[in-house]
Amino acid sequence: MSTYVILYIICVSVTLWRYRRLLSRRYLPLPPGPPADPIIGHSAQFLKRNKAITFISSRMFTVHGSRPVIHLKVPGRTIIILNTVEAAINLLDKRSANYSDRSKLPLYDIMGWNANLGFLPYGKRFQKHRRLFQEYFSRAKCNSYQSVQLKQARLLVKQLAKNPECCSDALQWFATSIVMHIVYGRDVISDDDIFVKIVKDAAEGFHSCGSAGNTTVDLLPFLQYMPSWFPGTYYVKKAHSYKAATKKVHDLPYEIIKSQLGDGVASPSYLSYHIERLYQNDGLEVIDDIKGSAATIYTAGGETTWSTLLIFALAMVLHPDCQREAQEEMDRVVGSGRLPEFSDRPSLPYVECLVQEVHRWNSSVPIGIPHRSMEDDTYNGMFIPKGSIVIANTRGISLDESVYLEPYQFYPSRFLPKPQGSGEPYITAHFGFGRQVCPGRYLADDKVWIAIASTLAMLSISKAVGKDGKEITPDFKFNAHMINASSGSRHPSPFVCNIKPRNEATASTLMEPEL
Ligand code: HEM
Repeated sequence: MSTYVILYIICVSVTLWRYRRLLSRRYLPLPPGPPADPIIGHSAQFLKRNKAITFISSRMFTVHGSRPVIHLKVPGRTIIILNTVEAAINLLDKRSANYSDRSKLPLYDIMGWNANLGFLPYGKRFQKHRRLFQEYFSRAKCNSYQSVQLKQARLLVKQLAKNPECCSDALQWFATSIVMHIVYGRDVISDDDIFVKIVKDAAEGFHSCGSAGNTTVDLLPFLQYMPSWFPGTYYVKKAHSYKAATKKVHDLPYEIIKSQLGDGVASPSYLSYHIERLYQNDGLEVIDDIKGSAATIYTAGGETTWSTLLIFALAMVLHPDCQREAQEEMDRVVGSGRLPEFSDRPSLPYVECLVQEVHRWNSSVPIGIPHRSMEDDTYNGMFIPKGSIVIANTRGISLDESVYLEPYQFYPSRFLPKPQGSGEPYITAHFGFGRQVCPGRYLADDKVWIAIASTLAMLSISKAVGKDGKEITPDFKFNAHMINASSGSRHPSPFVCNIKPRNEATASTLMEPEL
């Protein structure tokens, strides 16, 4: 054999040896998936907001319920859906180094949301934003925000009692007022407050620029550079129209609070805390990052809290027996002379189960925010290509029949230890996974708990009665708002109910001015 042939064989062998892992990966199959159109894949399901969420969260789970991991195709991308908590933990938590990226969203960049943590690709800037959040929303720090939440929860029950048929506005007000206080140090008394107005105007862009991650511009990014008459540029134009509102929500609060700090009159807040550190550390943090992360909090934390509380109200209308049981516990533990405090929480196990069941029964963020894989990977003999969109199917996970008996039922006792309950585990997926787990989860957990506990203590929520004298059972429908590629928060469609003080004692407590 000539030397050339020997050299040739050595080179080929070395190359094959070096690429053996890659080759073997590439020959592994993708996770299974439902039948797809040969050209557009599953795109039809993704172009409409509600459709995408329903498709992924429920239909996909029941059709492929026995499959922990499945895949969907839309042109140019692979979508991996994780249907069990085990698969989500194994990939998003344990291999977080590979699954902590996000997809690029050109429309959000155009609007000016490029310093929003929820949309940041993995890297130094992402880590910096995580630090900004973690410093201010650690478990220990969140304890110091409990007094304002307690105060707002007491105002909430008063507001709910004043609007016996519709709880939505009062719940939204509760969620917004806490964000305003914590982020901007502002005690807002009406929707006319300039800060409330600018955050709402900017957040409107999230709901008006199509199904994020799945518009024509996401599929064909060059469209963002085309003139407005060019076909397929509708959402580009829309996104441009929100630029001014987004800029305002970044700049105005920063300028106002910076000047208040200068005058020595700023209240403690997320923004003032980070602006002060900026001076102390001689510009260590970049101003745009501070502005961006503060602006993110309303969009990430306001609507999710409001939706969760609306889901609670709907559950109470539909399940008076659970409401009664929680109220009996409340009366036993807290009594009738006062409202619940955070320190009562460990002594109220059924109320805790009810709160956890609200998250499990209908999560307000049913498919989380999609992650993105940074390298090719394999899992249980399946291939997950680099650049896949990876979705933890929170709703699917919460309906997993191998974990939750009769998962569609609202049944708080499922979490109680046997024999009172079924000893099922709390859901944890509703706050996401890995390095992108919700950084506001301790705050969210506190405010949802205190709002629910205070409402249960003071009020009863039941079906409204129509003009014909018959009870009105709310439709079980949900509306969705997209947050990020195929993901979003959702909330029950408007429904009427009947809210009233539980008894004479609570009615007179509600009249007390210092409540
Ligand atoms: C009931 C209320 C809430 C729910 C159900 C919720 C749920 C979630 C979920 C599922 C994610 C995606 C996690 C992942 O990608 O794996 C997320 C991300 C996020 N949440 Fe929350 N959240 C809530 C409240 C809040 C609050 C109050 C704040 C602000 C203080 C907040 C700030 C954020 C931010 C900034 C992100 C993006 C994190 C990142 O990409 O690294 N959330 N949330």
